[in-house]
Amino acid sequence: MQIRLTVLGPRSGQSCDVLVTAPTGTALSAVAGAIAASAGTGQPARSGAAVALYAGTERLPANAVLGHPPLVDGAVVALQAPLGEPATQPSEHTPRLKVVGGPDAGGVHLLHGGQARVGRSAEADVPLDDPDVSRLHTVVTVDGDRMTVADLGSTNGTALDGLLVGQRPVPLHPGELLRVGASTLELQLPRQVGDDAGSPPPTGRTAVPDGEGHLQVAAVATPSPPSAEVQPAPTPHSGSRAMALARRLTSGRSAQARELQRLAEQARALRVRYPDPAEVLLAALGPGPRLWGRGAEHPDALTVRLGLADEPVPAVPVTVDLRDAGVLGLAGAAPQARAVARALVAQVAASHGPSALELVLLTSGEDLADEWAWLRWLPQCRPAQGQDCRLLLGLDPEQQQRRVAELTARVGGTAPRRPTVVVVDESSGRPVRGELTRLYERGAAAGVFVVQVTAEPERLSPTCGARAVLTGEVAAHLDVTLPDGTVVPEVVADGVSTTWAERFARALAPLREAEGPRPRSALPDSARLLDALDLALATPAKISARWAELPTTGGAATAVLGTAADGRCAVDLAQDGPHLLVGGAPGAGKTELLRSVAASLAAADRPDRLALVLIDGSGDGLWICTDLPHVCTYLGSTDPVRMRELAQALTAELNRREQVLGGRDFAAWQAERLLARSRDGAPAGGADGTGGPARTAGPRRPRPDPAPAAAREEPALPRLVVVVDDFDALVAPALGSPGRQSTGSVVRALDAVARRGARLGVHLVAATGRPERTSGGEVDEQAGLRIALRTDDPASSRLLVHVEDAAGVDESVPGRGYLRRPDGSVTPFQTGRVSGRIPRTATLRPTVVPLDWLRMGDPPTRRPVRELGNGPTDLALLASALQRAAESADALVPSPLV
Ligand SMILES: Nc1ncnc2c1ncn2[C@@H]1O[C@H](COP(=O)(O)OP(=O)(O)OP(=O)(O)O)[C@@H](O)[C@H]1O
Repeated sequence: MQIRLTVLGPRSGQSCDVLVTAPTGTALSAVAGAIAASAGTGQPARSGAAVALYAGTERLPANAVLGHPPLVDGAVVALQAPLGEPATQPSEHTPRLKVVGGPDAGGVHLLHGGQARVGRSAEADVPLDDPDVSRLHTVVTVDGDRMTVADLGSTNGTALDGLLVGQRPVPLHPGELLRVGASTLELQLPRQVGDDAGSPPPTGRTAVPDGEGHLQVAAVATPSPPSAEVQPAPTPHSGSRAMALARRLTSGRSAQARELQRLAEQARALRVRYPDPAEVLLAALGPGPRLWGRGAEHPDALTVRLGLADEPVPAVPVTVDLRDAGVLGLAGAAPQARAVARALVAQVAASHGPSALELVLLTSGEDLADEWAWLRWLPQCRPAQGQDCRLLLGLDPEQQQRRVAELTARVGGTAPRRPTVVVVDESSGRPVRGELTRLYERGAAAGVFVVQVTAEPERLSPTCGARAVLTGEVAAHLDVTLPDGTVVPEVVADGVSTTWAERFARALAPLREAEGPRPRSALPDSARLLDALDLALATPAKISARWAELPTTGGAATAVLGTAADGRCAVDLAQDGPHLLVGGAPGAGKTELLRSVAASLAAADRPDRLALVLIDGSGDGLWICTDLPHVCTYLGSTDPVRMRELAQALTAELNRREQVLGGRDFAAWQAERLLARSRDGAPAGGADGTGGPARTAGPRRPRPDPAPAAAREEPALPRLVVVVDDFDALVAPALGSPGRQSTGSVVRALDAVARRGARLGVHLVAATGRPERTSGGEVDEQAGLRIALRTDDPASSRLLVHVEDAAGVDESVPGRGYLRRPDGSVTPFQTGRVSGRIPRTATLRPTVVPLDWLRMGDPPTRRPVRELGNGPTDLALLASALQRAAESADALVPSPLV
């Protein structure tokens, strides 16, 4: 389990982000010391006892469980002192004042009774960073059920639904719009949230903790627009059309008033349909019914609201559909332009879940990076398509080039991908590196939409399908050019502060879309092979008893891979294979899976009935399996002479088997041999008639074959499994690799095994790190069983298992994979680990690592998983028990091929 926390040091202003990795169910006390040390307290990481940690104003108990609320992804913990003052709990009747438009929009202020002063001053109860607002501008008074508003002698005045308000209080009703400076406020009673326009009741959505640091949010049913949306309405971006309509009203004052009334109603419905920043925040905090409600099919997918226009009636939302625009250009002085860009990004992140949207940020300069740092909490910024980074960020030239290359690779591709919104912020004047023109010109066709932010309108790309240019002395208004060429002037822009954005994004950080009937969380993040084999106590007696129960026809070659959602995940090479191909990115867990396959095959049958040949195409990852008594031959990739010898020996073994079997199938031959032996009166415990009850283990040595004459004359013919790691390094050897000259002969021998092995009782289990290089070869073609562990891209996953899911596997879960069987079924599973030193009751040691947001766009460094203790590995324990079981069963160790 991994969660990201922000730790606030005891001195205010000092904070850092940390990544906490711990086994599920770990108590806070296990990492409290390390958390304190990471915040620079000078405290040694191990002394966790005296550390007081707070979530808000609540002190966290030492036994608080990591991964459960409040300790979920994105949480803030304060060291030694509570964070803020205890808040007065809102009752269900507490009204709230929302800032629904303007340069500092998005605020939601609870009105507990008495006076709430609105103004630019820090003393104001509702502070607004709006230059057109006076220090103390307006006062809203709550007296029981009665609410009033009065101007406080402001410079620019206060208006309520278009009518000026003086210093004498006037009644304020829910839904009325209060204009102060460039800001618009609205009073809301709790029961009203979502009431309008038939949207779901304000019950919020269930967010179920998964104990892994996340809250699962159930999917929204069908993306039907609220009923008000289907009325014929002035589209919000048709401000000028609506103006013309109003001008055409000639039939007297009452008709004109009625028409204006109708337009005002429609504007109100549109404000519900395209929510203001305050509603966006409430959707995230709830989580509310509108969160992640727009999928690809939704009529308003990727439609963003830029602000409010006052023609022909006040407060008509002006929106742009990014699918029409392709590139939306936003130009104007910082920080206003960035405040508007933040509001746009927050809207799409609130309305589209991570399965429907990917967000990428490209910008330069640390100041800008700080302004966008809130993005690090958004689930939509996490790479889910195999991108080589922890977050989809391009904050320096190298990261930018990587991100742009990943995005342009999609242009012209056919793979269906979730839509992507790319923010290119060049408002500091520093250009973003990479081939952006291609993206601007052709990105939309591949589902990549861009929001370009610049300081000057001239710097906007000519490909912008829509433009919004900040105007006016304090840059609070936008001149908007829509994709159809319509110009809407004087739009009061929606802007949000970085503080607002941080709060919004942290609320989203732990949320995940609950999956359907096959929840991914049903799979553990790690599994132990010995548990899956039911050999947690791997004693020789237990193994001997297991072997003694086997049928003696040389039948199964069962390899337990690990754990699937419904229990053990296993394959039978004899029935489902004959061969197994494993693929995955570096570090995905291929070598470990091959070790587990070798170990579980060995546990499944006696060494005289099942032999293993191990080949490392590069490195020596399989060497540690040579303690298994079933291993007759090991080959590394550095000795060209031995490689050629083994290639010849493998082919010779195939030929020998052809001869011995005399045209019969391996299983049929074994059955006949057994029959012959039982006619001779030999016991039926083992393939050579040497089975029977387990005896006390003796030294590991070949025993004289006591089989009767008929069987003794037959040559030994165990099932043979050839396990090959880094097969791609044999197919396409690196320049200068020592065994390069002999790899061709080994590959040809393996091809022969792939082609001829099925009938001869010879199987191949091969791992490839580059499926594109090995695809189409004999080994690939003949592999009926196929596994994709985490892949770098969807195409590799498709090559391996015909689905793209393996590209979405999180890097933090090595060994997670998808198994495809010959019948086309695909099963997710977690590889059972066998080379770990993981005692039955213990797991991985919890760690706390500082996170640097500027480096999250870099390729991640791969750290080996730390293990507990330095005792023997599970593999060593199993191998020793197998050796003793083989000796006590008098099972002959197979002879080496070379
Ligand atoms: N099933 C697993 N459970 C837990 N940890 C695992 C598992 N498989 C692999 N790992 C961890 O991931 C690391 C990488 O695994 P492994 O070497 O098997 O990957 P690989 O795909 O063979 O990588 P490469 O192609 O770079 O050799 C290992 O050091 C191990 O710590």
